[in-house]
Amino acid sequence: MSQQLSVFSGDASRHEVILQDGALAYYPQFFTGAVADGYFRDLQANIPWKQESMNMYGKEVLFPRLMAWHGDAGSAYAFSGKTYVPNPWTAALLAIKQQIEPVAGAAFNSVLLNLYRNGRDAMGWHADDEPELGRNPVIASVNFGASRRFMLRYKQNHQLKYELELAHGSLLIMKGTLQHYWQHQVPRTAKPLASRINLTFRMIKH
Ligand SMILES: O=C(O)CCC(=O)C(=O)O
Ligand SMILES: [Fe+2]
Repeated sequence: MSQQLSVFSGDASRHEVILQDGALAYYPQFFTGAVADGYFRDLQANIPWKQESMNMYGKEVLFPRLMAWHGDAGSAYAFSGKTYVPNPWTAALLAIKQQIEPVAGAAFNSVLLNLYRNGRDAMGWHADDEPELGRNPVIASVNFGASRRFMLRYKQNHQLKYELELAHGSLLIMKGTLQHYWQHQVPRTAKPLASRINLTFRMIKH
């Protein structure tokens, strides 16, 4: 641990983390509790959640979570060997996008949604480094529901790590060269956890 610098702004509303070869900005309470509760309920009810599968060594393997993909028509996304055509924006997704874009300093044309039904649902180590995201993408991650551990490790030295707990109503901005040099995961846990919804807003380039 050690080779990173964390800088809190005076009011602790923004936590900047400067990592070796990458950067994060964390806003623990970007949305107030009541607003976040409303978005959680809205997304849980109105998103067409599906358990997708991926082909692994010739076998179809279910992802351990539910997923959905929304965005501008034309922002199709190739991911784990499949192409996902986006569902249209919902009112809630557009409202969230409009609030985070000025803070992220970036525009987004799509969002990947993940619903972790309980502690057994998870996402393994990966980087969001698909070519259509371009070089040094800004990715804005919004969190509703149960807090989960978000772990990062340096690709070339797994001893170099960073971890934070993504809370209800929080916003995490991943930027700079982070996706090139670091991987991240949301590990499964035996703890009995309630469900959690994560949204990662992205700009798909063509
Ligand atoms: O659920 C999270 O916090 C991480 C989601 C993620 O890494 C992704 O969608 O690529
Ligand atoms: Fe990711």
